Amino acid sequence: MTGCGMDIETRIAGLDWPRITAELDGFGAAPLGCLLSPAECTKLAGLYQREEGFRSRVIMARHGFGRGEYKYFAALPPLVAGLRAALYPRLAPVADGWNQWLGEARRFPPELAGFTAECHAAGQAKPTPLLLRYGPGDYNCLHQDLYGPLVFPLQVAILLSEPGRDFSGGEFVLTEQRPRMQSRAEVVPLRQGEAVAFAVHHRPVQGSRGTYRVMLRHGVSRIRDGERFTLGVIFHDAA
Ligand SMILES: O=C(O)CCC(=O)C(=O)O
Ligand SMILES: [Fe+2]
Repeated sequence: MTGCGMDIETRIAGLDWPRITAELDGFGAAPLGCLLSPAECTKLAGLYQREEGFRSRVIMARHGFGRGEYKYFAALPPLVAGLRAALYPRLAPVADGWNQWLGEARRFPPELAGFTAECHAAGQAKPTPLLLRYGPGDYNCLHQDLYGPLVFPLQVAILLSEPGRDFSGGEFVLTEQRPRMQSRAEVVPLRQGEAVAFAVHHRPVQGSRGTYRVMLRHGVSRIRDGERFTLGVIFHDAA
């Protein structure tokens, strides 16, 4: 059990990082467990209806992204900033490990502040964490959250609504496109407050003739009923 009552650092320190790391290395995605209490989820989802606090709003159907909408935070609420800062140092070693397997020299700063400074210096200065809202019939097409040349290769999504009670359908889906092979799909079941970490764009796979890249995309299947909110935590900022 991970407690949802403790401060964010303690909650994240209490997650099963050896298991999470092994699942990320093996599959490119891993459920993290519970990160937010029901009250915190309700409070975050409740921000969605407010006019202030966001830098932009995207109606997904207008861009062919699916159906539903999302808003990017302007300044991050302390809870979101705390999650982003506490998750990053746990995921940076995984990202470094992937680069090592791929023979890439790039290593990530150990703390988020260092990586954010790199993003800003490269002209990527807009915060990317977002709230998503889906109603009946809505869905999120398979996509990759890239916002410029600087990419942190892992991201986290937290489900803010309770399946079965608040909505039905609306599963978190990942697909993996392997070179010259058919694609593989994976569904990550989540309850309210639970998080999933996953690859933003690709991950290394060890083959018999060396390491190769598989492309990952994520999305959400059609919401059948009710309303579903998500908090998305992306670590690179946007151009
Ligand atoms: O609503 C979801 O579960 C997926 C959200 C998403 O695409 C993201 O967090 O990047
Ligand atoms: Fe996304």
